[in-house]
Amino acid sequence: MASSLLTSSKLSPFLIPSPKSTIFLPPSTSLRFPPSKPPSFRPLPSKSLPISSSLTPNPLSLLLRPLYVPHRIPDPNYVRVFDTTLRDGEQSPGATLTSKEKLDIARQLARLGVDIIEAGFPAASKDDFEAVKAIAREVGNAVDGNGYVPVICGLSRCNEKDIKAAWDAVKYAKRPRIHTFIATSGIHLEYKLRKSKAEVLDIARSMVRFARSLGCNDIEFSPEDAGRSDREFLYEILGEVIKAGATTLNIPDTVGITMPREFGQLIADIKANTPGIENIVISTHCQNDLGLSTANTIAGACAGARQVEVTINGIGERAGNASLEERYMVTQLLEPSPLGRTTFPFTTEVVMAIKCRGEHVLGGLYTGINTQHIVMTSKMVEEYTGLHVQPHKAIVGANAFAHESGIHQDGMLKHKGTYEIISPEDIGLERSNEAGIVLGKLSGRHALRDRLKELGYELDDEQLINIFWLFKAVAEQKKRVTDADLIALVSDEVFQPEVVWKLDDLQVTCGTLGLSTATVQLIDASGAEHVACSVGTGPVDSAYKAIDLITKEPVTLLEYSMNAVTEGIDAIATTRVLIRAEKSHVSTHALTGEAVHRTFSGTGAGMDVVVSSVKAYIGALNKMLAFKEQYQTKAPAGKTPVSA
Ligand SMILES: CC(=O)SCCNC(=O)CCNC(=O)[C@H](O)C(C)(C)COP(=O)(O)OP(=O)(O)OC[C@H]1O[C@@H](n2cnc3c(N)ncnc32)[C@H](O)[C@@H]1OP(=O)(O)O
Ligand SMILES: CC(C)C(=O)C(=O)O
Ligand SMILES: [Mg+2]
Repeated sequence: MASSLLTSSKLSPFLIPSPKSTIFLPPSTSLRFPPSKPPSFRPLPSKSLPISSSLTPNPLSLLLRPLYVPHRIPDPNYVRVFDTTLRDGEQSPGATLTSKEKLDIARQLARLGVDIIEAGFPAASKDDFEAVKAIAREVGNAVDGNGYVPVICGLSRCNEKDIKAAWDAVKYAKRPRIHTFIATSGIHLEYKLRKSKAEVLDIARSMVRFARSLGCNDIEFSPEDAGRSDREFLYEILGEVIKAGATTLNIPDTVGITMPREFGQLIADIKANTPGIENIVISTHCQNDLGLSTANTIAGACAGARQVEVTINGIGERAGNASLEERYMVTQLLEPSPLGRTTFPFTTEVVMAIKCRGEHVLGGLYTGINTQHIVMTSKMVEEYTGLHVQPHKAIVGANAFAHESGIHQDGMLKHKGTYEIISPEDIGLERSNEAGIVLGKLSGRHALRDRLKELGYELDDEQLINIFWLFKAVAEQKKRVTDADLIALVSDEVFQPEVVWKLDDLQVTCGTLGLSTATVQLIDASGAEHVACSVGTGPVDSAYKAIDLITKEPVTLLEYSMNAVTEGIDAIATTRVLIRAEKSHVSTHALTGEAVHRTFSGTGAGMDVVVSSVKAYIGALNKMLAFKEQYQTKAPAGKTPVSA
């Protein structure tokens, strides 16, 4: 199906008619293919949506989403997104959420347009029961302008108490769902449940019936650890729960052990061998123990699953197995939180994979997610759980749309499709600069010129080359060169007066063991070298005194200030000095009659504070000397220019 604008008369009969005459058919991507297929951009909706009790109408919900019928999806290409951030996600060690936080996240998930929100495990605690109930009452009833409202789901073991609690919490929603599960693998039956297959089969069947008997017509059943379960037993138990009234069958790879092809085959086999399967929706639930959860989920969808269970930021059960411990610890050292590894498929990865490749390689699959809310949702979950997303994480990581090497930056400046397959606007990301360029030691001249232009500096080629090497020198010592760094470098290099004296070399010794001593070598306008040495009260004072010995221009230092323009140990320091010649040029103020002395300022920038200070001093001296020369050659006899 083409990603194009069609009139509503051409719509699939499964789609609810749009109030407007045009509609984006799925997938409405801003895919970046070569220029023959230019990216399409749509305006971003308003940013920073307030967290309020009323839901913002989701403009895409009506356009993309087929009518909700629990056991059947009218459009065979539509994939339901079941978000379990608030249930499996909350099982991440350390990710406990308060009821208010859960409610906030649920509201945001509704803005994102997920089809089902698994809000919690109501039997687990009174708090979780109340949180699920509150979500069901509010989010589960906030039907948006297009008729969209998420299904609110609660998880329960296969026992009456859990199922009753789940129902009592979710029943307030317009579309309530009970999700019940029981393990089916040999290892779980033998060691955990200590039950036979026949017993488990009987429990599953009777508990699904029980859930139906409560008045719930939307029942999801999961054979826990399906990835390691005996196939024949799976077909049998799934067939039985369908007969008992299950409307969605979720196939969990609970320990994340399957390979994508294997998981796809599992779904295909279930589809081919389970009696009555054509009357229900098949779902995937893939843990990430081998880092394959997203791949497995997509493989499952390709094999016929039409619901995908995912979480925001990939949070979920467990801390991982032994072989991953090492990586876990390293990540902990580098990052503020242990989410270096994810445990679940990222909602965003699965959704964006379907959005980007659904039409071309996934047989036309699409979802109803309004991807422009992705960034906001990710940030909210990060904030509330305290589990930080690693910078290099796909889609939502801080570096996902950043480009640091010169060749990439050059490509991005020429055409964004050269290095980006997704437009950041599509996920609601506003970049500080158009092409996502991060200046660093691998950047080239194109990127530097472009950034300087954005900052308002139009440099000629020679200036650019000078700045470029200075920039490289800074970048070699800093992780990132910021705008403030650049501005400091430009002012230092470009806005200097005509050079009379130039710093060639500087050596200082200072500390508590003796007097501060500086040796300075300056070059004069003719290129001759001059060296002097002096002691002083500190490294800057001794360097300034050494300079005075060379220039023989006695001055008074009126002001000296230093700022770290950027943060951290590798910050650039800018120094500003204000000097006055001892035999200063004086004039009389026209109004006050006071003597006005001409002063001269200079600035210097650099990561070495003494070098930065010396550059500032020499800059001020050069201004003073230039002024002196101008005055001596141009001032009419008997007149002194007014000082400033
Ligand atoms: C793969 C998953 O993500 S499964 C979901 C995991 N989520 C949770 O566990 C939610 C938080 N859990 C809890 O708060 C608690 O475990 C509770 C309240 C659910 C249960 O607490 P307790 O009653 O004290 O039981 P406990 O957790 O110690 O043990 C689990 C019991 O349930 C049984 N059980 C486990 N799964 C199931 C199931 N799907 N259906 C029925 N019984 C089950 C176990 O065999 C064990 O029974 P036993 O006491 O007869 O040996
Ligand atoms: C409860 C089930 C679906 C689960 O989370 C799992 O098996 O991983
Ligand atoms: Mg799970």
